[in-house]
Amino acid sequence: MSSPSCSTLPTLHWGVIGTGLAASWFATDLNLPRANAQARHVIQAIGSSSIEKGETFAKTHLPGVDVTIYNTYEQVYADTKVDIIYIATPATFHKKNCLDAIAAGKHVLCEKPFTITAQESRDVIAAAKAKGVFLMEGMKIFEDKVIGDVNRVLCDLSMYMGQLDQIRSRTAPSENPAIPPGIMLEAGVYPVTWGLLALEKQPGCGEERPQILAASKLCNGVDISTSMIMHYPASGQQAVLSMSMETKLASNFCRIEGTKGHIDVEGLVTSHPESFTIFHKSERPESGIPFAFNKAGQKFKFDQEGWGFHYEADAVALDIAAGRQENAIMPCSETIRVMEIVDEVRRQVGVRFPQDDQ
Ligand SMILES: NC(=O)C1=CN([C@@H]2O[C@H](COP(=O)(O)OP(=O)(O)OC[C@H]3O[C@@H](n4cnc5c(N)ncnc54)[C@H](OP(=O)(O)O)[C@@H]3O)[C@@H](O)[C@H]2O)C=CC1
Ligand SMILES: O=C1OC[C@@H](O)[C@H](O)[C@H]1O
Repeated sequence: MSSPSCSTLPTLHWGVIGTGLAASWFATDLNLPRANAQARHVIQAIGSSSIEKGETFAKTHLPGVDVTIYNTYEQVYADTKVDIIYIATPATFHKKNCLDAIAAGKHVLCEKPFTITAQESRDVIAAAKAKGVFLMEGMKIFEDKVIGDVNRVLCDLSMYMGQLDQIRSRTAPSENPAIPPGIMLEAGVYPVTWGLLALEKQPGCGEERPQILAASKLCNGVDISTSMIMHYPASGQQAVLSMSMETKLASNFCRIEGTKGHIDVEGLVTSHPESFTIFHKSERPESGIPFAFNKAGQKFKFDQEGWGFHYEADAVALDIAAGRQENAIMPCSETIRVMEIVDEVRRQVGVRFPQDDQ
């Protein structure tokens, strides 16, 4: 199928809020020349804490692009040329940023973790519904099932996080709300999503809710290392998930095990799978050995450019062009379901935030 010509593609004008790491990857990806783009993306405006920071961001990540720089986020929400806001601020601010953008009538794509609690997510989703705008959590991921019935998933997202020293030295989360509110929120949403995608036939569609078992290493009120199990009592399926700020994930960060073999998923981080290797179980045990080995694995590489934000942005553009308020693959109900699991893990390990009392 030939790709649609540029003039027939839906066009979205983006306002980007925050100029950190996620925003830099997003801007770079949306500016990539792509033969198979499904939409045209214009980064119309950048909202930053200072004009100088915004200009440096634009010069570095959007060279040659004519973009308006504002030194308040409110001016981006008020810009009539902007259709949609991409929120790339620390998670503590997502609820306010989303509500402000929605109140201004803008569509919203908000980075993971969507908010701090499931209740905050519900509040934001209700506001978007009432206003009639599109809303989606930025969650880039993939899935594949060619190994029979999936019965177990192992997934880790561990990163040496620069903020660990700040967490160690602060006395309360309110002291610096921009520091990630624990590894479960900052990273855990990915392993949880991998577990749900791999174990459930159609994630979130009336299937059994998994039991959650979790334990964490805490530091000054937040979890810096968390291990958890999502267990489905009826089928016995399990996701064994881990995340830590004190080590780095292995390159094969996810293993999906089925009745006929397993899949290793490899990549730099859980949000950026680069390849997967399928291992099929041998038909019969090796002679003299009472258990079966796997046959040699077959590796498949993803033919992808950039960080993958452009695929996410294309999906948003197609939804908005079709008049939809949600995305079918990453619906708001899935955001709430994952946030409820995160809430439950935090409850079990004893991490509480002021947002839990609001
Ligand atoms: N999908 C993905 O692959 C990734 C997602 N993320 C997610 O994106 C979000 C942002 O993370 P990341 O880009 O790493 O964060 P950074 O710290 O690199 O950047 C956050 C930006 O938010 C703005 N900001 C607003 N208020 C504050 C504040 N009080 N303190 C500090 N910065 C503030 C700043 O921009 P300014 O001063 O210009 O306003 C800052 O540059 C998080 O939710 C994170 O989980 C992060 C990395 C990758
Ligand atoms: O979302 C994420 O994925 C990639 C990581 O490098 C990043 O810090 C994390 O927040």
